[in-house]
Amino acid sequence: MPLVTSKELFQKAYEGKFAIGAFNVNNMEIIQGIVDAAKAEEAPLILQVSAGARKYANPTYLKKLVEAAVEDSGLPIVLHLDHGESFEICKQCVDDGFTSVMIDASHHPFEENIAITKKVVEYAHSKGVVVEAELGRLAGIEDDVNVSEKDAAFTDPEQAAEFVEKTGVDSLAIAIGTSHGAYKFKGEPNLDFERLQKIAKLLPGFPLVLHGASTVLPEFVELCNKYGGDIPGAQGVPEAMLRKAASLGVSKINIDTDLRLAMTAAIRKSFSEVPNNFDPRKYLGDGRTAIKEMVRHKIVNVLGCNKLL
Ligand SMILES: O=C(CO)COP(=O)(O)O
Ligand SMILES: O=C[C@H](O)COP(=O)(O)O
Ligand SMILES: [Zn+2]
Ligand SMILES: [Zn+2]
Repeated sequence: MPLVTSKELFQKAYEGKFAIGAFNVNNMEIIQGIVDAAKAEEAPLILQVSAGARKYANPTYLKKLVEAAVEDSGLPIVLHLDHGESFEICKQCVDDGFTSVMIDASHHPFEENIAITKKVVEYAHSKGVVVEAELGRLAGIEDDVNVSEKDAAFTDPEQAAEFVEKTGVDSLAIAIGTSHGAYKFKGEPNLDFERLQKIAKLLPGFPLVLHGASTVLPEFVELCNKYGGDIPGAQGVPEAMLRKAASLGVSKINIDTDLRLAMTAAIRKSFSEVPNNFDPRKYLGDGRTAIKEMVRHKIVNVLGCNKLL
């Protein structure tokens, strides 16, 4: 099966009140771990590539690795550009065979975000590629943030509806309190579900996207720290909140940090337990297995997109 777009996957996810996992990929072991998990759980996949990943691995290598995953696994896989920051990088990826691109012009004023997104949508759609955009600011939100600051940063529901109508975009990343990385909340985790419900009500049937959706599972932070790491006070989005978001119209859930933590914990453990090993296949293999187990866990217990094939 060739690469697919997310159109039908999102429709199924929306109707079934579950979400499709979008996992960030940077090298062969990460791709293999994710794909092995999806195969075991019969789940469709979104493999997403950031600008940083393209810089690290080289765009050609990453593309070929994903092609190998598609050929070897036979799974429906979407190849998605994560946080494309300009029309040019989105165009490059469309021309390069990606089936989905994200234009993240959320740091521009509203009207400019609309204009840039619309330009990407027109080009991508003419080539059969779908587009995700972003509205609102995802930066870490402190607990003591006041209401007007929160209103300025979080996605405005009316604007979201206007944005989708004016751009023709296929999915929209919203800001409701999540943020990237391992330090998402200072105190109790808290997402603005009321806002999510308002957005979903104004955009019935339309797939929303949650970035910064890693849970930062304490056992993996503890494992990292036990084997020489130093990651104090890390905290993510509780799994119950992610399931709730999926039931309210979030059809794509982005996960990177949890993969990083799982792989790092496994490699640290391997170094510590087998100090005389210097064969990278041993510790990278352990890292790959850890990614596989993490993704299986996400698919079955958080996303609910297993047994779909
Ligand atoms: O949103 C993400 C990638 O776009 C990843 O979020 P996390 O840092 O929570 O894994
Ligand atoms: O959105 C952020 C993703 O986790 C990708 O991170 P990166 O830019 O370090 O590759
Ligand atoms: Zn953004
Ligand atoms: Zn993101």
